[in-house]
Amino acid sequence: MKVKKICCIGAGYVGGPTMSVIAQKCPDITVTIVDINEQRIAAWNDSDLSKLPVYEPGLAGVVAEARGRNLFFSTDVDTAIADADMVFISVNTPTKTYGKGKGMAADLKFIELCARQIAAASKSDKIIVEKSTLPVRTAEALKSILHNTGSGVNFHILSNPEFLAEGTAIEDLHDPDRVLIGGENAEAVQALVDVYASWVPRERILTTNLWSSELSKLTANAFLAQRVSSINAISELCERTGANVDEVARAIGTDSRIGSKFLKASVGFGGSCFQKDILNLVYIARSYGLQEVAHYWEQVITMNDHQKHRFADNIVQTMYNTVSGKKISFLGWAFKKDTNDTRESAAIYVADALLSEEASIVVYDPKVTAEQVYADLDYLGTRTPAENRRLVSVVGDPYDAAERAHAIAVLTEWDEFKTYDWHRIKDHMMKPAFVFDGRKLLSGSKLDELGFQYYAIGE
Ligand SMILES: NC(=O)c1ccc[n+]([C@@H]2O[C@H](COP(=O)([O-])OP(=O)(O)OC[C@H]3O[C@@H](n4cnc5c(N)ncnc54)[C@H](O)[C@@H]3O)[C@@H](O)[C@H]2O)c1
Ligand SMILES: O=c1ccn([C@@H]2O[C@H](COP(=O)(O)OP(=O)(O)O[C@H]3O[C@H](CO)[C@@H](O)[C@H](O)[C@H]3O)[C@@H](O)[C@H]2O)c(=O)[nH]1
Repeated sequence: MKVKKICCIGAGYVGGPTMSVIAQKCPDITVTIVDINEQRIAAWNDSDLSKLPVYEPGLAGVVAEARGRNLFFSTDVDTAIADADMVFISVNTPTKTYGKGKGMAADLKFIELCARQIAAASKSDKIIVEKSTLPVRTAEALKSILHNTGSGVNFHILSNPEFLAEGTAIEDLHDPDRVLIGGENAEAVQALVDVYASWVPRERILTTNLWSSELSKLTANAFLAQRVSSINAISELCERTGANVDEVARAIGTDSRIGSKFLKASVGFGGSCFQKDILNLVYIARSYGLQEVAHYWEQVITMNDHQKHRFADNIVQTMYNTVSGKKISFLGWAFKKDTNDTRESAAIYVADALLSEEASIVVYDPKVTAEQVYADLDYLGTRTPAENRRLVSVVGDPYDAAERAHAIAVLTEWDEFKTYDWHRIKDHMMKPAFVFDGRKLLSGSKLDELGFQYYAIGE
């Protein structure tokens, strides 16, 4: 079976870039990305490519190449489903905020809504692809909803988790380490293999059973996050012993059994995936009565929370045990560089802790809007929106952020921070001028020379 029309439900950080690349690489397939969020779809259709709702290096070029040719963005979900022979589900699967599993389990209500809508809108047989990250055995629930419509339409369900990382999404999609496809029906699996084989070497397209594929996604994120928490645990020990965490990371990373990636100590991992997916893994393990397994993975989150708090505590302690009324300038708000995404960013939690100590905060991030910064703080509910706006300001120029600041905290590893005129920054700061580098991004020796009091994670 050859796929001619693809529909993707969900035009977010995954649906948008992933389907744009499929459209770019498979000009003979018509790809329609649909979403219920009208504003988002309008932004994807904006003729000004700088207004795309997702910032990713290289994405605008891919969209420019395919949009209007074989790539379309629409809010007409039913029509796109009815026309397609393959439907990707790429909607959000956040941590549940209510009921059983609150704070742990994945909230599958958006997935179920999609399944019901697919069931209602379909007039012909379809392959349904789970692109969202889902708990193992979700395909079973999907099957049950789709197979009980009584419409006589046949559905084959595949699991095809996405491994792209934000900030490098286009690179990751163009040249993935692997593409994973889980499924029971050989013809359906082959149809999706053929789509990816248009640009991905065949040996990098792995096929497994449905459950292995679903579970591999949670497992991959758990392993990656575990490495960050492991090196962050060592960073605290480095600070007490005179060891340097970058040197330790290099020393262990050259062991080919360990490998060098994902060993960068930081203020803590953020992003929409790691915490959510580990919590979900813990919840699943617990629901099978596997307490030790659950406890083991839960420590990854415990360590990450500790790292964020300890960074904020260290700022307070170093600044003579009080930041009340002091201006602390945040360089970076996004959860990593090269993205405008702030979901679960460590910056939010560090800011919250410092605001509780009555600090005032000025934020500069090259890609994050003031609106987003306030939305992130308001969402925590620690203080009123009015208070957040009184205590936090967001500026469009890093030098303005540094003006009369008592301290600078580096929260995101944006490359441009390294290129600033740090001499000029120091001149305009209060003295002593503190820098707390949560990313080990800046040159400590250079900043020391300039007269800063420089503190970095893991030194
Ligand atoms: N963000 C990442 O880097 C990443 C990477 C790999 C996997 N994932 C997984 O992919 C999934 C999507 O993540 P995301 O970051 O793209 O989320 P997102 O919130 O950016 O996008 C999801 C979109 O789905 C839309 N939506 C929800 N219900 C809908 C419905 N019934 N009909 C139409 N549209 C609907 C929302 O309006 C939203 O625009 C999640 O399961 C996530 O865990 C994310
Ligand atoms: O050595 C490291 C590597 C990462 N991080 C932090 O960890 C977080 C996550 O980074 P990264 O994994 O690069 O970005 P994500 O976009 O969250 O991507 C992860 O989550 C996605 C969603 O599931 C998966 O698809 C990707 O494979 C997986 O890397 C960020 O805050 C990083 O700053 C560190 O602190 N140190």
